[in-house]
Amino acid sequence: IVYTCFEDVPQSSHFDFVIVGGGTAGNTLANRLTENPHLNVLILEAGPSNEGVIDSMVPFFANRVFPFTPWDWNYTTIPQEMLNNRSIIYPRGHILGGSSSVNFMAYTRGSSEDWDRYASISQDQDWNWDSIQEYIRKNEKWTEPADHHDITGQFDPKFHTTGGVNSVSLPGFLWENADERIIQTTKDFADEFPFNEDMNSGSHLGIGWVQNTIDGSTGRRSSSATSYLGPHFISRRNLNVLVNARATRLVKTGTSRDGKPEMLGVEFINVNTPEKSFTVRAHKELILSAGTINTPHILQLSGIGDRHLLSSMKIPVLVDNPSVGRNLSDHPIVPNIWRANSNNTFQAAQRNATLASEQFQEWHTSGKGPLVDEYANHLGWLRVPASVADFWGNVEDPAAGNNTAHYEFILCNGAIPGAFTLPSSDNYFSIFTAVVSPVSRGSVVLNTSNPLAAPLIDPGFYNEEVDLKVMKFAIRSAQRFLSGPAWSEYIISAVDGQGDTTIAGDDSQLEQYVRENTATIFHPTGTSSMSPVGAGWGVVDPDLKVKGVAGLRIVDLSVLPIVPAAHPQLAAYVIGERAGDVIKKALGGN
Ligand SMILES: Cc1cc2nc3c(=O)[nH]c(=O)nc-3n(C[C@H](O)[C@H](O)[C@H](O)COP(=O)(O)OP(=O)(O)OC[C@H]3O[C@@H](n4cnc5c(N)ncnc54)[C@H](O)[C@@H]3O)c2cc1C
Repeated sequence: IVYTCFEDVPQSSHFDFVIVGGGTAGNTLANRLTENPHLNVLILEAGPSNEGVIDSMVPFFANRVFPFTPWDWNYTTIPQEMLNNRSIIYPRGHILGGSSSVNFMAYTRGSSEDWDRYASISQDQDWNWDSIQEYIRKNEKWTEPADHHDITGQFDPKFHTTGGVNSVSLPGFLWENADERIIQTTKDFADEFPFNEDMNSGSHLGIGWVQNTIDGSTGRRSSSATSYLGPHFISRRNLNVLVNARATRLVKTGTSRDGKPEMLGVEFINVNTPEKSFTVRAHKELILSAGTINTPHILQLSGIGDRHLLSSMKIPVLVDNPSVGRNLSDHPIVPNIWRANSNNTFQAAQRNATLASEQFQEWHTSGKGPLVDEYANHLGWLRVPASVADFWGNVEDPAAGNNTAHYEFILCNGAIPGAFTLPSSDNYFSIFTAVVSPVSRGSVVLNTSNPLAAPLIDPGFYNEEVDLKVMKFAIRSAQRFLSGPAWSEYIISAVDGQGDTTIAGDDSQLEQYVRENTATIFHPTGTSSMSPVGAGWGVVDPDLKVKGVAGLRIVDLSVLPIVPAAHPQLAAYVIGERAGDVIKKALGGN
């Protein structure tokens, strides 16, 4: 049942679990817990319902659902020194389904080495690549692409399953003009840009077809709201969702036998009537699933964090833990755009209202056409080769291993409509480059003790100079990719940046281009990092229980100690699935 105000929730309800945040991981966990009809769960979600939000449903409209909409938390960062002091947008889903309702839908599992590194950091082998396979299988529901094209050679079926909950498919609309050139270049430059038939096998290096969290049978986004809270599940009487409910503080409800503060209560408001606050209590556990930005923010508001910070805000300290909100890692991204010799790019419909309306009608009536996909049909996962002398200087190679990427290509048949101001006549091709094993770290800290004020968000991009170096290497690499014979009649020239900045220029012009154009690819993690039991750092134990308190777990991407070299939504689903398993085992059930 989805409620829109607390007064409608039967006040006699006894909730075993209260989950703060109906996002990617939170909804996954709620689904798994409520498989047991004796467990009653309440999700508190600050955003509205996802029902009827067209911009969230249509994959090609992903760029409209944020920023600065009712479905985004509408955050910006503090000025980034290394980005010429620019503040950049920092979107997060503010809608049922959380960021899975607003993201770009790329479905990537990353490199097995990233997961093995999590197991080694947390000293818990249940987080390694082999162990998480069962959660990947529970999550993934493979579907045929919307256009039913022959997908032989575009993925390897042995790594996929149709038995899970969350739909995944290959692109359902092909752009031959670009797709064929990309694949041809993996043959022409097989050493530097090898083809990878399935980047979700655990060995992700190379260039291949992207898989997306899109249901090929409908051409619609699959989010944690449409899947784990889909009609089949939301009808469970023990699965309760309250939207418009924003948690402002966790409430201490007692002291555990071993003397820790027991945190089973949560204070929240209805976002439409914020003057009045409510409190609800979990009888078994309270779960924080508010995401990498809001989870540490709520902890700090509740007195769990760095005591110097909390005292400066006059917040009573319950647990002094300086790790809360620190260690943020995220992927910086740069758009690199070229003029293309083609009329068959995203720009065609962007400039022709009739064509755009026909495409929407096609999506609406048949679930087919160009709107069934996000913007890339291919991704590449690449490394700075060992042959590049002295690249890392005195910094240790930050990738999780030799089979893990340093940087990524996101290859798009045009400039993403609406994202860039460009001349009205040209057509484009773009390769976004991202640093996917970054060394830099940032933070999320309270700005004021007002729970409704945004925290200070600092992704710390390029604080470690080597990340900037990787980005420049990645852009030069994209230029080499497009120097292949397949592009000779196609790519006209690079689009310059502002002022004297350009990707086609010398090193200092390129560096300025990078500083002026770096954005986030929206992948922050690590602000409530897991660490071994008893470690002197970290926020949660490997079973996701918050250190120093009782009754509270964190189940979202903030627990990953390092951002994976991947688009991380699958990691959030895995965390939700694994938490369900761990909690059920702790309860002694199945
Ligand atoms: C624009 C964008 C594009 C992205 N593209 C991709 C992509 O293509 N592929 C990919 O793999 N990943 C992508 N990501 C990243 C990925 O979607 C997220 O990392 C992942 O979904 C995070 O899951 P989570 O469960 O940690 O948090 P979320 O899914 O963000 O869930 C947190 C939930 O908690 C709610 N909440 C927060 N504070 C409160 C509060 N005080 N009270 C109540 N509720 C609260 C939020 O509204 C939200 O619903 C993208 C993210 C964004 C924002």
